[in-house]
Amino acid sequence: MAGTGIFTEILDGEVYKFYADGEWRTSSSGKSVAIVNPATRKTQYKVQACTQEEVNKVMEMAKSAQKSWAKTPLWKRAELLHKAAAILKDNKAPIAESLVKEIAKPAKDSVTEVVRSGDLISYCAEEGVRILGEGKFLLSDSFPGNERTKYCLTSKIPLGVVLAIPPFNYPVNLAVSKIAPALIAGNSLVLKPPTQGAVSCLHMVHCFHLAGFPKGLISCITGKGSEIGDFLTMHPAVNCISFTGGDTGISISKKAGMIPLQMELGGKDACIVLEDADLDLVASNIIKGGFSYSGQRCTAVKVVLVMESVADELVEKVKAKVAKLTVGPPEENCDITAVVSESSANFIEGLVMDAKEKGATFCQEYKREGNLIWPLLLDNVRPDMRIAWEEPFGPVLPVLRISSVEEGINHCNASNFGLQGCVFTKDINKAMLISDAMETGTVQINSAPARGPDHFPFQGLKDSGIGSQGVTNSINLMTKVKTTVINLPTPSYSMGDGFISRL
Ligand SMILES: NC(=O)c1ccc[n+]([C@@H]2O[C@H](COP(=O)([O-])OP(=O)(O)OC[C@H]3O[C@@H](n4cnc5c(N)ncnc54)[C@H](O)[C@@H]3O)[C@@H](O)[C@H]2O)c1
Repeated sequence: MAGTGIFTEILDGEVYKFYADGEWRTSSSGKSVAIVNPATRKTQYKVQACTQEEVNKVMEMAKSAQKSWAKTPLWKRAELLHKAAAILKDNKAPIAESLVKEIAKPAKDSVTEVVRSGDLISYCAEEGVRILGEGKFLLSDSFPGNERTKYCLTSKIPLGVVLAIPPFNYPVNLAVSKIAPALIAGNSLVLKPPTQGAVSCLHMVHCFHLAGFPKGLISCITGKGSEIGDFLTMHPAVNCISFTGGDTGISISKKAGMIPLQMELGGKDACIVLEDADLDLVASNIIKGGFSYSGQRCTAVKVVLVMESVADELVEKVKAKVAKLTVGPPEENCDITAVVSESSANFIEGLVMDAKEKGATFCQEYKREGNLIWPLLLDNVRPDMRIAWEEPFGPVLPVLRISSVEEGINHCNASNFGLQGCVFTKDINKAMLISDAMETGTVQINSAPARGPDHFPFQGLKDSGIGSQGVTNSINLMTKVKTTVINLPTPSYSMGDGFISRL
């Protein structure tokens, strides 16, 4: 049960505490933020509404803890991360339970998220000891005009304080994908969890606490993004921001100072289907890609661009599979569960109604109860409909029929997003050319878009992001290169003759 057993100390009455200076604390604001269960629409949990003063203190502690952490041997940092990963996995049940209650993620997927997060932490620890344990050695005589009089040694040093802001849809996984690389690289970490997902994050942070990380190295500040968000992201103590979410990331990047930014933002992932595609494979990938976690995934298939000649057959196959999706409570592992909030459900409904007015074909009847929206496939969607371009973040999927591959690529490239895309064809040569032509960070051939496995590079072009994620890329992004140059009085060529006479 959330907030019980080893997690008792993170709860103060009915309000979860925030984490600072190695302790669980109650905010001096005396205020809390309610977390509404998307399925019941009732308050499920409460978290502290931290103040700007508390943010200042956390930043001070993070700065000073980082100094000694950077001097902690790499293998010890890795050891602590492995420990945290093990504690997290051992306690997957209460953490998964909070995911179910806070973000209505189906129970089995919630467990998967926690286990995957533990694996990510361990992988990061292993990768970190390797890539941070080696540097470069450069010789000056490879550049024209130079003798071999300079030896350049490069290594990677931490940035300082990393601010991590994950979104609601994978609050644990997308928090540890920032925390683990930051820590292994010798940084300290301040986490600002999303409101929906905050309690899951607090449980996860407690696993790091129990692993024995030094005081002040990790903090978790809760509160309204709109109240402490700007204060955090513009804080002078922050040396790097790793953010995953929607358009908020664009405004953060405009306000943040001269610091490295890792921004993983929205997407409108296109699924281009050619005439020769295996339509059964496409249909099952459209279901998995478009409707898993009710479409609330950055890499969900968000528009299908299918060649007219195979469109009828594909739509029929997808319709048959949509009919089999179960709809209901996350506790019962239903495929389709309530979307995260009422405003999100209203937004989705707005896109659906716009498509209806403009003549899209509804493959199912549109149905909504509270935040629960039944899965909906919209055929014959045209470019003048909002849903052709906007990210619904819900279980509704538009199908645009195309008469040429170029039309599909043009639609994909006209989007302001460029996260992922996918192409289905048996012709690998065509697939490669289409992949090259698509302006997205990743193209999947014959499979739905996906973020994992977590060590693969993951990045968005255009409004979908800055920088690249994935274990190795995140570690590198959270470090700086430092060089030391040894200057020799005379050129030194190894294995050269007469070195004694040059001494
Ligand atoms: N590209 C990716 O890797 C990826 C992965 C998952 C989700 N997403 C995107 O995330 C979006 C859905 O998530 P969301 O609704 O949680 O996004 P969001 O942008 O509303 O919120 C993201 C985070 O920002 C915080 N926040 C809000 N205002 C802030 C401010 N002024 N300053 C600092 N932080 C602030 C929120 O509390 C939350 O923690 C979708 O657009 C989805 O595509 C992208």
